[in-house]
Amino acid sequence: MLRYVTTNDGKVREAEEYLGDEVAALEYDYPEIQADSLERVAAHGARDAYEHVGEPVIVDDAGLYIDGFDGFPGPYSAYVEDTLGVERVGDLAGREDATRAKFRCVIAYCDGDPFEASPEPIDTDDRRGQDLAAEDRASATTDDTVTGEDLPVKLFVGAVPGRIVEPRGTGGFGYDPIFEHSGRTFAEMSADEKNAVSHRGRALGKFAEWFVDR
Ligand SMILES: O=c1[nH]c(=O)c2ncn([C@@H]3O[C@H](COP(=O)(O)OP(=O)(O)OP(=O)(O)O)[C@@H](O)[C@H]3O)c2[nH]1
Repeated sequence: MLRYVTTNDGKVREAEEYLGDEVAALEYDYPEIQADSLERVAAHGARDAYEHVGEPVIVDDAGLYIDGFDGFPGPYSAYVEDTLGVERVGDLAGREDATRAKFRCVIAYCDGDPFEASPEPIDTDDRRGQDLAAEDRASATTDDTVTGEDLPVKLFVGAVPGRIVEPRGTGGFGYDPIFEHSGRTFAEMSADEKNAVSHRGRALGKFAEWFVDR
């Protein structure tokens, strides 16, 4: 059984809408390394989770990138949500007229088996199932190697552009009330509607396509 490893119920609801019975949520708080890319955090988490669970896993690392703040909070989105809070991030962005933003999501899959190397070029905004092992090894720090750099990980990236607005809506989670896409905030959308356009929906879509064909 494929395990979606997370401590975030909001992510689980969206993944269940998308993947249905293919996946079972597993609450395990894998160690999140301090890194400036979601790819590195997700890959490290997937390796650790696979070693912990012993079954194929996906982990999902996501973040909000505000263009006018050079991508802040990015990989630190959860920390900033817990410290500053979503409304203050929204206030800051509004006050400084830094409202253009995007969400990014990286799904990392690990089942302990090696993958065929992908012939597709790496595009940092839209990597499709790249085998991270070589790249990761090249830039590995000591911390990156703790859970075994040899376990290959596949990455699936999704991104969605939007605008930071005053909070609206009660659905979703995290920054959803302040993230507007096509006239509605993510918190004003159902899980289905959000999945159809969201960073997570796009990443899950790429993963699902690869997973059924592999
Ligand atoms: O409004 C949002 N809509 C989204 O679709 C979304 N996806 C992620 N986030 C936020 O970005 C951080 C992720 O942190 P994150 O990937 O480390 O996850 P997490 O710590 O919540 O759970 P886990 O999966 O690591 O256990 C957290 O602040 C989330 O609230 C979102 N906010």
